[in-house]
Amino acid sequence: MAVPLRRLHHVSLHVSNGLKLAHDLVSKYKFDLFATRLTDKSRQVAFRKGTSVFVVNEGPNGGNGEHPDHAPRVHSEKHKLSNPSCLYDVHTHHPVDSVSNVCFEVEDVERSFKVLRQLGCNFLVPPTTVEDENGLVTYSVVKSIVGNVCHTLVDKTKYGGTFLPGFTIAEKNWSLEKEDLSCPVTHFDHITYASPRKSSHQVIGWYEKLFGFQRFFIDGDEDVDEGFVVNQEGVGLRLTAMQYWKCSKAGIALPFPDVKEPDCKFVIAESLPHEGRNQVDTFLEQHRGAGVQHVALYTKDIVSTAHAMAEAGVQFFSPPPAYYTEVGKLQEMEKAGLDPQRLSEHGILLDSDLQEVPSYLLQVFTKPLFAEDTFFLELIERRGATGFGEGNIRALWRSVQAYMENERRDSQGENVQSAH
Ligand SMILES: O=C(O)C(=O)Cc1ccc(O)cc1
Ligand SMILES: [Fe+2]
Repeated sequence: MAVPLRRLHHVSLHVSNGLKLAHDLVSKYKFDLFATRLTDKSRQVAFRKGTSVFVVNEGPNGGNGEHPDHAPRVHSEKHKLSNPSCLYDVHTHHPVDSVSNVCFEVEDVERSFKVLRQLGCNFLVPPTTVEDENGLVTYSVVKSIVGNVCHTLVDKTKYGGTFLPGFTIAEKNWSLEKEDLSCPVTHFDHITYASPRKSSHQVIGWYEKLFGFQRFFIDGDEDVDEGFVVNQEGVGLRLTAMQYWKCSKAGIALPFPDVKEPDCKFVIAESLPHEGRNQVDTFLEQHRGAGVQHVALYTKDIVSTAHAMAEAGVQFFSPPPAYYTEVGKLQEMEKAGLDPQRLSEHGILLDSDLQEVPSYLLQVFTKPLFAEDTFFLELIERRGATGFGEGNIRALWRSVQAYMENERRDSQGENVQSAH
């Protein structure tokens, strides 16, 4: 039996310059800094927007900070020594900035540990209990089969605090906080892994076996073995997707036992053998291996969110301007009640499924957040659409190819403007 996940708790990043990322998350991406854990040698800072939470861990080696006196009590039953410099996580000593941990809430960490170990799972931290005045949590950390990705499993059922023991909550009355209407991001919609060729089945198998994920088809015509293949017009991409359902008690889904609510979806992206560079191969090269390529933030209003973020300095990928004037596209936009001008301003892509009840998928992708061409964010608004849009994927891929080609020309002095 697999271990059921209650829900996604947070996503953590390990970066060498935490201040820069903190600044960007707050001022550009409109996240709120709400909890911090500072020791003399390490810094862990949590940011949130709706229910989506990022934890930024700073330091190339994460620091090996001594445990200061005011720190929470950490007990590990299996190992006397714990590593409090990076609580609820591990340092994988990855050579570049990376999104390396997707933390899930589970019902019972001890039991999960036993089950997962029997299934052959590799644990980096055994069940460990941390407590403060608001109660206790137990967590452990498993190594995923994907690159440097780890999963912290945390049981918060005996904890009444705002985040996690050891973190200090920022002084702000959160209950009085008004919803930011210009940027209504509510949750993580999906997480996309960049993975080497022919690895997707193994990845899906691993998540099915250990956590009860289920494959779902991105497209009606998708082949079980091949996945969803986009292989035309210079695009060479293979996608497979999987999901799990939010659970309350072990195995029982919320809000009613017979109504399952899927949580954050996972997409695995492979490149197809193809001439020239592409987004997935570039990621694998610059990230030095597989990992989290992007995280999609669900928004109730993508136009307004992209606008607010762009005003604050976020750069988005834009498809070629012709995308917005193609006859079919224009009609689609009008049918959906969208203003092509507003969409084109920020490079927002639209995919429509014009069934009896039409559904629409709107997406836009940011430029990479770190120094390398690796991790980026996506904004996604779903109007009835549950999957991913082939048209959007093609348009995105082409705009990224154009960007990479332009960067290459810049670096080689081939662009006219860079000759001066
Ligand atoms: O469409 C989406 O949001 C995806 O997540 C699919 C995807 C995956 C990898 C890419 O490089 C581009 C698109
Ligand atoms: Fe995506």
